[in-house]
Amino acid sequence: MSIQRSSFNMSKISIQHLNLWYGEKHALKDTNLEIEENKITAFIGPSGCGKSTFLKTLNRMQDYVKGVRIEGLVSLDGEDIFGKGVDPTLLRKKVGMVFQQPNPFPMSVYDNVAYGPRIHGIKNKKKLDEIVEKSLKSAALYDEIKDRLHSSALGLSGGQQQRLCIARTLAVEPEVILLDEPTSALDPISTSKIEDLLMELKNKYTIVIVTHNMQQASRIADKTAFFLHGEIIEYGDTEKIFSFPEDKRTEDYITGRFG
Ligand SMILES: Nc1ncnc2c1ncn2[C@@H]1O[C@H](COP(=O)(O)OP(=O)(O)OP(=O)(O)O)[C@@H](O)[C@H]1O
Repeated sequence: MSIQRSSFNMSKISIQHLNLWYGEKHALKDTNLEIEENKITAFIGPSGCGKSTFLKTLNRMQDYVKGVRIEGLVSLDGEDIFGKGVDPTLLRKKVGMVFQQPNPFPMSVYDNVAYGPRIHGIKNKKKLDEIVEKSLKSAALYDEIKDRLHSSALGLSGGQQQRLCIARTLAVEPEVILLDEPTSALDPISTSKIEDLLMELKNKYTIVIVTHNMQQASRIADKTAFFLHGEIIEYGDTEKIFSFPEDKRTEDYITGRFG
């Protein structure tokens, strides 16, 4: 594996010849991508083109879907995520995920954030207090809700709930954060807060975001991949993809001619 490792130097996650089938449906077709560390990578493309499927493969969420068949290589820091010795739970600790709809657990704000660390064996109250405070601060939520730590998370606004979900992800100290349309259910102010937060978090984490919002991709992403019919048509610096796309299909999509 040493030869492969050296070629992965620049990327946090390397995807090579990844194919995925849902039963007979060929949803990802020989996709290749190098996801760079401490950058925001956006996946764009019309509905049903495979963005979420690709994203979920990166932390083996597809393990839960019946009838899925995967071929190809996905490696995190040079290690095959489908390798024999890999524990999917530990993989998901390293590669956390935030979904489209904020999905806090029906429990207090505190317990939501402490949930992951507790599962991973942290019982000490002082240590948990520290983790909860640090995670909420990192998710730019602490000041707004520090007096409501023991109230139900379901009482927070949608935007606050989504930042809580980000805090919950941060609490287990991931290296990569995957976000599947994290702002599509939010108002513009909450959206802008999450975007600012992601720009801040990329200094410590590698971030991958699926978005239907072109402005959002161009505002926050360093790199953009354009998906179409299960293929990655074009990938590169966001500025270049939006200003000088090389493929006519990318150009048609970003200029709103289809999709
Ligand atoms: N669990 C599943 N079983 C069967 N087919 C699926 C499953 N999940 C997704 N698909 C199909 O795979 C293709 C890719 O879906 P996917 O959700 O990855 O697209 P997407 O680009 O994320 O779409 P959207 O932007 O609408 O969320 C679609 O044709 C979809 O119907």
